[in-house]
Amino acid sequence: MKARIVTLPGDGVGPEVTAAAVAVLKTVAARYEHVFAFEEQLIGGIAIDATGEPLPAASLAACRSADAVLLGAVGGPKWSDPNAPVRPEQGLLALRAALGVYANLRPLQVHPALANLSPLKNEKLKNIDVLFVRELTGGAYFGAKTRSADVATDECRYTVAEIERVVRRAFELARGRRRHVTSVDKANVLETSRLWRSTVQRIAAEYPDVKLEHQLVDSMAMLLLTQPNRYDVVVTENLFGDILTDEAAALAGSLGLLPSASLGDGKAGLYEPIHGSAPDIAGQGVANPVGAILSAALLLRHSLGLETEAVAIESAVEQVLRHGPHSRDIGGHAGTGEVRDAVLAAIEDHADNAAAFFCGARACG
Ligand SMILES: NC(=O)C1=CN([C@@H]2O[C@H](COP(=O)(O)OP(=O)(O)OC[C@H]3O[C@@H](n4cnc5c(N)ncnc54)[C@H](O)[C@@H]3O)[C@@H](O)[C@H]2O)C=CC1
Ligand SMILES: CC(C)CC(=O)C(=O)O
Ligand SMILES: [Mg+2]
Repeated sequence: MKARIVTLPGDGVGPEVTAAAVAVLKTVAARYEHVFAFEEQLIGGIAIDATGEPLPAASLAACRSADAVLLGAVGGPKWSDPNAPVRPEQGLLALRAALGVYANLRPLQVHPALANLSPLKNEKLKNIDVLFVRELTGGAYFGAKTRSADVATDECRYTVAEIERVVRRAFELARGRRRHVTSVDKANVLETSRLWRSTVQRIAAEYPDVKLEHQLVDSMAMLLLTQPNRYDVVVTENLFGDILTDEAAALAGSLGLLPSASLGDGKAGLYEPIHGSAPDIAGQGVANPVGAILSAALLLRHSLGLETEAVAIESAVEQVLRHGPHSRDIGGHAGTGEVRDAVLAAIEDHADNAAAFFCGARACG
C-alpha cells in the first residue's frame, strides 16, 4: 500500500526517538512491499525558533492531508520561561484540536523481563493489560485561561457530545478485550465530573455486555499501584488521563516504553510516545526509542490497517525487551541506535520466520 506519513520530531529527545521509529517503518515498508512517503515538518520549540509559531501553518496543512502523523515530543527549558508569550506545548495542543483526535489510546503492559525495574513487588505485576482511553481535546488544557498579577484561572469545560464520543470509543474497544470499563472522575467535587459520570452511565446502557465501574481519580491513583491487574479499559478526562498514564508507565519500568495513538472519527491519526522531550538526557543518544517504535506499530494498525506489520514490530520489541540490548532507563547500557538496530534485526527475523512458515505450510521450495 501507499501512505503519506508526516513526521514532527520536535524537541529534546523527540528527533532521536522519531528517527528510530522512522527507520522501523522504512524496514517494514521494504520487507512487506509498501511505499511510505515521509515528510518532516516543524513543531514545538524548534518551530518557534524558526518561525515564531509552535505550529506553523505549513506543518498543520501537511498533517491535515497525511494518512498519519508521527510525533516525537515538544518543549524544554529554552522555551519554559513562565512569561514567554508562546510555548512549544501550545503547538501540540493546537495540532490535537485541529486534527480532531479526541481519543488518546495508551496501552500498558508489563514485560516480565523488566518486572524488577518496577517499584512494585513482582507478584503485583502479573497479568497487567490496561488500555487507557484519555479524552484529548477538551477539559482544562483547552479551557479559557486568565491571568492577572495575583490570580490565575484555567476553565475546565466539557460538553455532553465531547464526553459521549470518547466514552463510546472506550466501550467499543472494551468489546474487543475483556469487556470491562472503568470510568475515572472526581464526581464528588467537580461539576464536569458529574456531567461525565451521568453521560457514561447513559452510554453504558447501550453496552449491556460490558461491565462498568466508576472510580474517583484520587483513589484510582492508589489502586493503579495496589491492584493494577484489575483493570481492562480505563476511560477518563484529559488532565486525569495525562497524570495517571505517567504513573502507569512506572509499572512498566520506564516512561520511555509507552506508546500512544490519538484518534478521531476518520482513519488518520496522531502517534507519539507518551513521554516528553526529556531535556535531562537529550542529545546524548541514550533515549529509549521503544515508546516511539511501538507508536509506529499503532500507526500501522489504526491508520493503515496493517495488522500483520504492526504485530511484526510488537514481536520484535518483545524480543528485544526479553533479550536486550536495553537502554539506560531500563537498566542497560545500550544507546538509542543500538536498540533501534536490534529491533530492525528482529523484524527481519520475524518476517523470515513467517515466510518460512508460509512456505512450509504450502510445501513451496
Ligand atoms: N507529548 C509531549 O510532547 C510532551 C512534552 N512534555 C514536555 O517535555 C518537557 C520535559 O518534561 P518532563 O516533565 O521532564 O517529562 P519527560 O517525559 O520529558 O521526562 C521525565 C523523565 O523521564 C525520562 N524519559 C522520558 N522519556 C524517556 C525516554 N524515551 N528514554 C529514557 N528516559 C526517558 C526523562 O529522562 C526524565 O527523567 C517539558 O517541556 C514538557 O512540557 C512533557 C510531556 C509530554
Ligand atoms: C501538551 C502535553 C505536553 C501534555 C502531556 O503531557 C501529554 O500529552 O502527555
Ligand atoms: Mg503527559
